[in-house]
Amino acid sequence: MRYAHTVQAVRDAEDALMARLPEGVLMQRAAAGLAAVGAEVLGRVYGSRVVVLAGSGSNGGDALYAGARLARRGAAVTAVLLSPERAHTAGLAALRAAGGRAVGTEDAAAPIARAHLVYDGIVGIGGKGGLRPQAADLMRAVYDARAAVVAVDLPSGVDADTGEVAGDAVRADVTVTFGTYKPGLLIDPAAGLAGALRLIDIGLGDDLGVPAVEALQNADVAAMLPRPGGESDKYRRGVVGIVAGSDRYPGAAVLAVSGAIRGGAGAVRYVGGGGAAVLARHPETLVSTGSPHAAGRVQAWVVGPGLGDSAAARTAVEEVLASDVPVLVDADGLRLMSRDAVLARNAATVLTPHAGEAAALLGRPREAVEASRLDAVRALAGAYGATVLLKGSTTLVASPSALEPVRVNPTGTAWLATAGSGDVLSGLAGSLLAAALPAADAASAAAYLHGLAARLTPPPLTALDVATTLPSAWPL
Ligand SMILES: NC(=O)C1=CN([C@@H]2O[C@H](COP(=O)(O)OP(=O)(O)OC[C@H]3O[C@@H](n4cnc5c(N)ncnc54)[C@H](OP(=O)(O)O)[C@@H]3O)[C@@H](O)[C@H]2O)[C@@H](O)CC1
Ligand SMILES: [K+]
Repeated sequence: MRYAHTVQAVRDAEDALMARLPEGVLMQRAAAGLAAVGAEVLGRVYGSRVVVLAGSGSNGGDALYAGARLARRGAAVTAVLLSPERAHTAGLAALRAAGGRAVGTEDAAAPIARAHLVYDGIVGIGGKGGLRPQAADLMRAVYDARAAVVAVDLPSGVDADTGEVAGDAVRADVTVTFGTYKPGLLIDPAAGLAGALRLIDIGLGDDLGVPAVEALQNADVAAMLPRPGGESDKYRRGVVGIVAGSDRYPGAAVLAVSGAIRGGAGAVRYVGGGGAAVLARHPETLVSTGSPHAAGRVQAWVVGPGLGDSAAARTAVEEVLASDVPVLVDADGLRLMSRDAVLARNAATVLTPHAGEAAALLGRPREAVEASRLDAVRALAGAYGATVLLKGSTTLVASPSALEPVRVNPTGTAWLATAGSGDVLSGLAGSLLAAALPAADAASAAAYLHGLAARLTPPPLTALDVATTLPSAWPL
């Protein structure tokens, strides 16, 4: 698992650790990591030209010390001080002692134009709001110069705790972050500005509390997924029921079933008007029409993709929500469900909106959801007492309890923004629910496998390609 902690958690851990260590040790650990990554990006340090953009806080201090380390190895290092009278005194002295020089912003154009590498040490976890105009101007000059940008701890101007970006922010090629990831490095829009992430261990480990955000890695997913044993039969492996598609949208039925069949459940029941299309593609499906209740035993339901908004569709959503097994509600189901029905449930509920659907449920504009994804997913999970998977550029999964870390999916790809891919995801997640995974595990493992399958599929991909590739994404 990769963990991200809030600024407050980092500050608390730092205080606890600093009380046990001599002054300046943490900053030297940070600077050493920063210099090592800078050297890697440069390839050859000796003879290279490096610019350090240094704000007045410790973020600038880290960058100045890293610049000093590269200057000692033969780089020509120029620090651009955003507030010369408030620059980090010891860092600046170290840079000068190593042969580097410092200028004010009025003299920044020439060194920036010739730089191979620029450290963004403008602001780190102490930042508020977007870049100030002076810093934003400097960054425009950096992009024109095409130097590689290494952000110190965070791309300056992004919100460390939320991933929100209010105004201008640095666009980095690499971000070197210290002690732990910050939520903003993993969640869009900020994550999209961070480039490649490098975590430098500065020893905060044991002092960091519960993470705010976490991202599954391959071994986590492998440990969660169901594996049939000698005693398995289809009911022990889990039967998932899919209420999706209609005479008008049989494709959604096929896609949801395709995802479900590759999710490890022992069997898939399909209920609805798309049965003929489903059987043509997946003859192993148990197909029926009429009431979900009459379809036979299931261990989890998926309801909603391509359901339309007929009275029968509404009744089907109500029936499924009234059941005592886990239920995943997607697409049309999200419009047809009542909040009270979700709140009244005893078994787990998983809602899988994209930003537009989340916006409708929350009564916010879509852009507000996209700009504040972490807040939106937490608010929905709280309001519905449900596990919520918010799809998008960084898919998030929040549990109903605000104490649980929000999971961010690391495997997404923009190619997944294609018709029907959400139907495959719902089927897959439903299948994992039927196999008795806890709701947050089912949702986040499904997002992980779905994203990985999309990455393994040659583009341009279709939703059905993703379903077909799922077995290759399944960890061994
Ligand atoms: N925690 C740890 O374990 C360790 C932390 N370490 C490092 O310390 C960093 C935190 O340092 P920090 O607390 O000094 O704050 P920091 O990010 O430099 O910002 C404060 C300055 O920014 C300014 N400023 C604010 N907003 C701005 C904006 N929008 N645009 C422009 N400027 C803005 C603000 O100016 P003011 O408002 O005062 O005018 C103030 O001067 C952390 O990210 C990491 O790099 C490492 O050394 C290793 C151990
Ligand atoms: K920074």
